[in-house]
Amino acid sequence: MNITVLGCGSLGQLWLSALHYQGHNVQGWLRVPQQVCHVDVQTVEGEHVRYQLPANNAAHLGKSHFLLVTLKAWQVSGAVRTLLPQLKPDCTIILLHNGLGTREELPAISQPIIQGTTTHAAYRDAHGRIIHVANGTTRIGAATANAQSLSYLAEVLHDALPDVAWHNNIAASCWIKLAANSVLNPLSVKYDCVNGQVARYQTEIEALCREAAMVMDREGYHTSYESLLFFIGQIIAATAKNTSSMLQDIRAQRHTEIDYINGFLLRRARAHGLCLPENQRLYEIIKRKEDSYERNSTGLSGEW
Ligand SMILES: NC(=O)C1=CN([C@@H]2O[C@H](COP(=O)(O)OP(=O)(O)OC[C@H]3O[C@@H](n4cnc5c(N)ncnc54)[C@H](OP(=O)(O)O)[C@@H]3O)[C@@H](O)[C@H]2O)C=CC1
Ligand SMILES: CC(C)(CO)C(=O)C(=O)O
Repeated sequence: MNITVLGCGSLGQLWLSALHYQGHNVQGWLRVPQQVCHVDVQTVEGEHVRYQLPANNAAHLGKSHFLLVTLKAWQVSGAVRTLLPQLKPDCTIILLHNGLGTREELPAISQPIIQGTTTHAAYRDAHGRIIHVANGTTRIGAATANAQSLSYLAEVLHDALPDVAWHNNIAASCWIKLAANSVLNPLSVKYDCVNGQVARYQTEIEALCREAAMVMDREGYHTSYESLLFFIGQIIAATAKNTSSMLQDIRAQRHTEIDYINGFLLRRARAHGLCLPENQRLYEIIKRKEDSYERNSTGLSGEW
């Protein structure tokens, strides 16, 4: 298949390398246009994979069957909007990021949209190499009605970078992941700790789970507070040694995804006339930290 991967960072390079290895005609799309995209990945098994793949080729983009978007949530709508006029009317857009709210920022379009989450873990090391730390599961599903017939894409992706599962109700899965991120990520920043140590702050975890369950219920994704608490306990245990992506962003003085995690939860709560005091407090803590370094810099990479 002809594929363009928009955003060639940690996740983007995992997918570029896996899809290229699988024999697809794949290119990367970089913020600063270059004809070549360097892929440099250390696999989970410790193997070192390097490719030079084409990049930012408009003809390739125009014939792409799908656009895999592996950007940070706040980079998505600006970058996708710019490329929309060059996409085939039926080019599927696959959004793979933490948080929610990006789809609502896109205009009404003919292209089918698929949304997903992943539990793969990867980061860029000091030499610029992408270290694939742990395999995981990517869950995708239709975000627009015209994407409901595209479940075969889960197989295409699974053959390249397993596991990939198609979900008929992907919105519910994305909400559960959002709830987990809304608890774990900001608490790890507040206490400047790895995920496992967040378990010490049980009272705050419980209050945040109650707030998330309340909003989910109003949104029509019913989950009990107890099951959310149990699920988040499992994630804390499974990722105990990880530094959350939000804490990594704060330490590196990068813009965080807070507006698409707790910020999104707060916006949906407001629409239902609900107050989320714990989320509000954490949101403000993270925004203050972000502001402290963004005020002193030219700002952000990308299009924010
Ligand atoms: N890494 C992981 O293990 C996991 C990540 N996720 C989620 O996946 C998403 C992607 O994460 P990750 O891969 O780590 O993020 P990265 O920051 O590593 O990758 C994003 C890439 O997109 C580039 N970029 C920014 N703006 C544009 C643009 N306008 N056009 C083209 N490229 C652009 C960035 O370049 P530059 O830096 O030059 O701006 C960067 O290389 C996030 O939502 C994250 O939370 C989810 C689970 C696991
Ligand atoms: C699940 C968790 C918290 C793993 O670190 C994550 O998704 C993140 O760091 O953004």
